[in-house]
Amino acid sequence: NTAIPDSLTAAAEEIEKLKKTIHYHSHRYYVLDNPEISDAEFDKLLRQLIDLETAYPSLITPDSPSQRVGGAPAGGFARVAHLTPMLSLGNAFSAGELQAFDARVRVSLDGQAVEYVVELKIDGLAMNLVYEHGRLTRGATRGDGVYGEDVSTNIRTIRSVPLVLSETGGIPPLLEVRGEVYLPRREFDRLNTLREAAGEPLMANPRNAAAGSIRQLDPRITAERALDISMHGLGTEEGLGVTTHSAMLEKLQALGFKINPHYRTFDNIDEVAQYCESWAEKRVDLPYDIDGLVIKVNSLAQQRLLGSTAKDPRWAIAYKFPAEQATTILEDIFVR
Ligand SMILES: NC(=O)c1cnc(OC2CCCC2)nc1N
Repeated sequence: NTAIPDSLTAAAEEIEKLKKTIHYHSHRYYVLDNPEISDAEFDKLLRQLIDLETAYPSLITPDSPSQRVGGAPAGGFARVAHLTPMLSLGNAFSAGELQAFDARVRVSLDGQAVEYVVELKIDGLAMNLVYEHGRLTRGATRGDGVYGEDVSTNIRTIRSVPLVLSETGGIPPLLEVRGEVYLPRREFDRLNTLREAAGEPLMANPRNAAAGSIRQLDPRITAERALDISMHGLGTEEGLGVTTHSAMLEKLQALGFKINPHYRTFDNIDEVAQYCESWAEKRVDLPYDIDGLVIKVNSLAQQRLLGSTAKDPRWAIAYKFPAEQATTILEDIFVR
């Protein structure tokens, strides 16, 4: 029973205030995992917003929190060109291969000092988001790296995707930013339990489940899946003003994005290798799957100097854990 103002301007004011408040609390809950208000209070705010927008539909905007729950099913996904193509990653399977990567980097940089940033390699699907003047205007899958599928309506249902960037970050006019969409394992198990009860085929693994959820034509189905996202890279940007990858992660966090907290910087490859190895066992305690770690030259200037081959950057490499081959194959056979 929301009080509906009788003038459009009064309603617009109310709606703007509610949107700002709801974006703030949504960020606290889904990105910082540190809510200030109860779920009931949050739902009440969202209900008020939806009541006002229902009374004044002309005031509904794509970045309204009410758009999180997904609209009518899409007919298909448009093909879109990424502003900057998305690269893939070469792999290293041992400390020795990391040393070889390090040697190549240092030769190409003529012996300059090099710092690496190491991130967990979340096992999900790559996603490309575009923000114009701080508003989310597009979400696209990686596709072939040059063209992807426009899955914007589904992306808006992911609560940890900010629809509007926060002022504290100093908003760049244009920001293309990449991350990994993933399904936390507890949610994956919950969904498979429901499927089992309904006699439907089970999903093979969280990565496939995340990809399937993002490619749903009906965003209301995507909205029912507790997908999450963690940001890890840049495409085209104007005015972000950072010179290292680690500073970029901090800036994205200030803008309201979710960043995986387990990234570290090292100035030598031996400590990088130790850190990677330490996660081979530790990863079982994570609430999501990782299939390795990603090592990146921290300096953006050095990244530019090193450049890329046709598809892989020379400034980054994935350190992959040996796949649990047996279980992976058996798991696929049994759940197919
Ligand atoms: N799955 C991940 O968590 C992840 C994937 N990729 C990258 O960076 C690549 C992207 C293109 C060059 C470096 N970082 C990550 N954290």
